[in-house]
Amino acid sequence: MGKWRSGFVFGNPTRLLRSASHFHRFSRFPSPSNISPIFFSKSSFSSKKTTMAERTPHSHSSARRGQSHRGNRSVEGKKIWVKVDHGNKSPQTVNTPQQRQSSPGRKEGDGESLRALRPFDICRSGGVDTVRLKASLLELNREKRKELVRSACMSQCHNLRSGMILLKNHLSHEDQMMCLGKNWDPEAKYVDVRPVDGAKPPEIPEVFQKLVKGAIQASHDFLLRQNKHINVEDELPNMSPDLCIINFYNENGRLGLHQDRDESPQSIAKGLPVVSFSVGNSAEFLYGVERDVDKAEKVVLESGDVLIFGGKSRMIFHGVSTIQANTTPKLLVEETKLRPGRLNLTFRQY
Ligand SMILES: O=C(O)CCC(=O)C(=O)O
Ligand SMILES: [Fe+2]
Repeated sequence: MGKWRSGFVFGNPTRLLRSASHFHRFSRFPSPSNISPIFFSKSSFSSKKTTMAERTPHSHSSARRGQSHRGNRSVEGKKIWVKVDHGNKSPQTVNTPQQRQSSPGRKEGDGESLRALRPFDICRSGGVDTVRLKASLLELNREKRKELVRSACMSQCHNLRSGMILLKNHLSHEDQMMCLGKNWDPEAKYVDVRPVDGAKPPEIPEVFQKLVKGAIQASHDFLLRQNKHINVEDELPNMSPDLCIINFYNENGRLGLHQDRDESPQSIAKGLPVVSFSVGNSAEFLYGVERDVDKAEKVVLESGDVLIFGGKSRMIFHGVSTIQANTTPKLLVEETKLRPGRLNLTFRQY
């Protein structure tokens, strides 16, 4: 089986979930189970229909369980593959696993594997399953009140370990409806153009730069409140994100323990943080100094939380053990039609 895996492309500042169906998202990522890496590209910024594609799992040396870095993370269950559809292709077909096995020499990402994709959209279209999704007025009002109270309060900060800060409830409801992208290819790592179609990823929009910098600043303020003598830059260096990787987890999604080490050696050596936004369902997030699930610490990441790991925690092993069912805020579902699942955005500086 080929080694093609996903790239990610940055998007624009319009609200992600509200406008998600106007973007093309794709990948060829033998990704961790039930996770869809998502791409946005300049060429995606039309109103063409978003397509993603779904595949059944396969065994591949780079998709074994327990590998140590992204792209080599544990795999189990169903994979979701996503591709850009520029609107000029005939409807896509799905190869059965048997068909795929019958052409062993093929690389993922070539014409054949691109055809072996079928549409998937992280947001439901208007009429789909609205009975299940529709929250009562009472529930929505309750969430709106909660949101008002929440935004009036300062977000809670937790110092998980040196260089690892969790900002609970940091992103507002509005912030969680943003749009993004950026290119990463685990084979070529970070590349200027996406190999599959030559699309050049747009820059990270200002609005996201600000959110990321704001989160780092909030962490620094928090650290200083805890200890006014601390050198916050040593503890958690500042960074200017030029990459963002986006994963969509369905409710069975998970991600094996791994380290993020595809960024430049300088970026890693400086401990420039990874800033991770959670939107949608809550997730149980594991982290630890060893790749050992039994020894890992756990923290629940809810919609709106921002987790930052840099400094001494830059090479922390981390992963997602479970996605908690039915935990997306009703208001978000109502306004975005986000499917059950979790959207995770990790901003990094190459
Ligand atoms: O989903 C998460 O919270 C973590 C994602 C992650 O580790 C990654 O994309 O490298
Ligand atoms: Fe990671």
